[in-house]
Amino acid sequence: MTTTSQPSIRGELALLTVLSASTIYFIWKLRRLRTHRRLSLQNPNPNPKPKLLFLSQTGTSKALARRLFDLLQSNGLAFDLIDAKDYEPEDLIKETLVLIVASTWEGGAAPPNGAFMANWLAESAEDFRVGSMALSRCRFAVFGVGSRAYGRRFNAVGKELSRRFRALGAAEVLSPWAGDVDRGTWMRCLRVVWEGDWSVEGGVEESGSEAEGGGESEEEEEEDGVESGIVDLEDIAGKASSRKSVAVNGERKWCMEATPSLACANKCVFCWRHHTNPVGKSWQWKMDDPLEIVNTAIELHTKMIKQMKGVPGVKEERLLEGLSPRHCALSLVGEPIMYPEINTLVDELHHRQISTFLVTNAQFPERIEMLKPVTQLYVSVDAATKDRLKAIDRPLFGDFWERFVDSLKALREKEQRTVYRLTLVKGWNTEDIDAYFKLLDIGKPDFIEIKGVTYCGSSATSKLTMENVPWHSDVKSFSEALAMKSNGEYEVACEHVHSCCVLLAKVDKFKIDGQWFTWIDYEKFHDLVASGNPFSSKDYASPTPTWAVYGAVEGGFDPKQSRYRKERHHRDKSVTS
Ligand SMILES: Cc1cc2nc3c(=O)[nH]c(=O)nc-3n(C[C@H](O)[C@H](O)[C@H](O)COP(=O)(O)O)c2cc1C
Ligand code: SF4
Repeated sequence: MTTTSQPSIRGELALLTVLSASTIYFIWKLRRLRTHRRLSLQNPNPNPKPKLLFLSQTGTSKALARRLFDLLQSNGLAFDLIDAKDYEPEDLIKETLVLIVASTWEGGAAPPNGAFMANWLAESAEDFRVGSMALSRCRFAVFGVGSRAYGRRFNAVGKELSRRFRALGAAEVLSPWAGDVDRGTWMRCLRVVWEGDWSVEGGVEESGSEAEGGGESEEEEEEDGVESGIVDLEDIAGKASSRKSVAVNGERKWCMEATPSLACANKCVFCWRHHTNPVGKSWQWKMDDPLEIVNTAIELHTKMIKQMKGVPGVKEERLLEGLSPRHCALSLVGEPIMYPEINTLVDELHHRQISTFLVTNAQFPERIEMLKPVTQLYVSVDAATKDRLKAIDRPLFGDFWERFVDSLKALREKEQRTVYRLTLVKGWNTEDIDAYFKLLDIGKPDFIEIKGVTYCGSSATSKLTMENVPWHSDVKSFSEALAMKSNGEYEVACEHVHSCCVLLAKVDKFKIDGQWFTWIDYEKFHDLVASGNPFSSKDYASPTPTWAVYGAVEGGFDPKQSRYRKERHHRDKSVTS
C-alpha cells in the first residue's frame, strides 16, 4: 500500500505545482492583457516622436540606422535613435511610427541586443489574449540586414519582425527590405515619403542583384523625382557598402579576403594556407569584381616573381615559368567559397588556362553545392568529432557540426577531384582513427591529404608549442592506420617528407594495374572544361612519378631538382664581445 500511495501523492503534488504555476502565469498574462488593452485603447497620449531602433551585433545595422537617422534629421525629421536593448517593448503600444534596422544571426536569430524585443513580439503575437489590435496605432517599416549565403534563413529576423508587427495590428508602410551584405545593394531604390504620414513611393522588394530583377533601375528611380519632404535613402547605399566591408572584415573576413592568390611557378598540388606562406601571398581588394581580382592577382604575382631575379638559388627558367602562372590557390585567408562571384572567377581562371585549387572550411554546404567544377576541391577536416572540432576551429556557428557534415555530403556529389585536408596537431586530433574513418564514409573524397601542423609561434590565440608538431613518422603512422581502417578502399599513395605530408588515395579510381595515377593532367582538365561536357576526376588523372610514390627513397623530391642551401655567415660572437 505504502509503495503505491507515495508516488500518487508525489504525482498529485507535481500536478498541483504545474496547475498553480500555470494559474499564476494565466493571471499574470491576464493582467498584462488588461494593461495592453488599457494602454492600447485608452491611452489618450500616444507617443508622437518616431523611433528608429537597431538590432545589431557587429555594428552594420547600427551604422545604417545612424546614417538613416542623420539623413532623416537633415530633412527635418526628428526621430529617436535607440539601441533595441535600451527599449522597453511594451512601449510599442504607445508608438505611432517605428523604423527598425535589424540583422540576422546564427540559426536565423536576432542579435543579442534585440533578442528580448524579438521574443516579446513573438510571444505577444502568439498570445490571443494580447489581441491583434495591440499595435493598431503604430506604423512601421523594417530594414533587414543579412546575407543570402544563409539560404532560407536570409534576413529571417527582418521578415519575422515584420510579420509580428502586422500580427499585432501595426500598419506596414513599406514592404520589409532584405539587404544583402554580400551584394552591396542594401537600401537602394528605397524612398520614404514624409507628409506627416508614411506612404510608399515605388515598389520596394527584396534587394538583390539586377540580374535577379530585384529593385528598380536607377533610371526608374530618377523618374520618381525627389520632391520636398521625400527622403531619398539611395545615397546611403554607397556608404553602406563600404561600411559593410569594415564590418564583415571585422568578424570573419569573408568577401573582402575571399580573393585568390596565384600559386607559384612550380606545379605543386598542395597549398598551405597559413600566413607564413612566402609565395602564395594573398591580396585584398575593396572591389569584388572577378575580372579585376584575376588581373590584379596576376599583375602582383608577376611583379613579385620579377623581384626574385638575382636571388641566390633562383633559376632563370623557373622565373620565366613564374611569369605565366598556371595555378591558382583560392585559399589562404578567409573563405573563398563565400565570394558571391566565385563561379565567374573560376570561369575566368579556366578561360586563361589557370587551374583552380579551392579550400573551404566546410561550413557552407550550399555554397559547395553551387560551386562549378574546380581542378581540386579541398575541405579542411580539422577534427573528427564535434567536441574536438569546436575546440580546434572555435567556430562561429552554433550548428557548425551539422554544417560540417552537410558540407562533406555536398562534397560527395562533386565529380571533380575532392580532398579531405587533415592537419594533425599532436595531443589534439591525432587519435580518433575510427571517427575519422566515419567521416570518410560521408564524403568519400578522392584523396586525403594528411599533414603535420606547422608551428607558427605561440600567441594569445594559439597555445600550440613544438610539442604539438608531429614528426613525419607520426604522420605516416596515422595515415597507415587510417588506410588500414578503410579496408582497402584507400591506400597510402604519396608522401613529401620535407613537408611532413602524406597522401591517401581512393584505390578503385587512382590505382590502375598497380600503378598510381594521383597526378593531374592539366591540359586535359582544361580541354574537359572547354568541352562543356560532364567529366570526372579520373578523366584528368595522370601517372604518379616513382619518386613521389609512398616509400620512395627520394621522399617526394624530384631528383631532377636540387636543393639550394643558403650559405650562412654567422659572425663569431667571441670575436665581437
Ligand atoms: C555567425 C553568423 C551567422 C549569420 N547568420 C545569418 C543568417 O542566418 N541569415 C542572414 O541573413 N544573415 C546572417 N549572417 C549575416 C549577418 O546578418 C551580417 O554579417 C550582418 O552584416 C551583421 O549585421 P550586424 O553587424 O548589424 O549585426 C550571419 C553572420 C554570421 C557571422
Ligand atoms: S601551390 Fe601554394 S604553397 Fe604550393 S608552392 Fe605554390 S604557392 Fe606555394
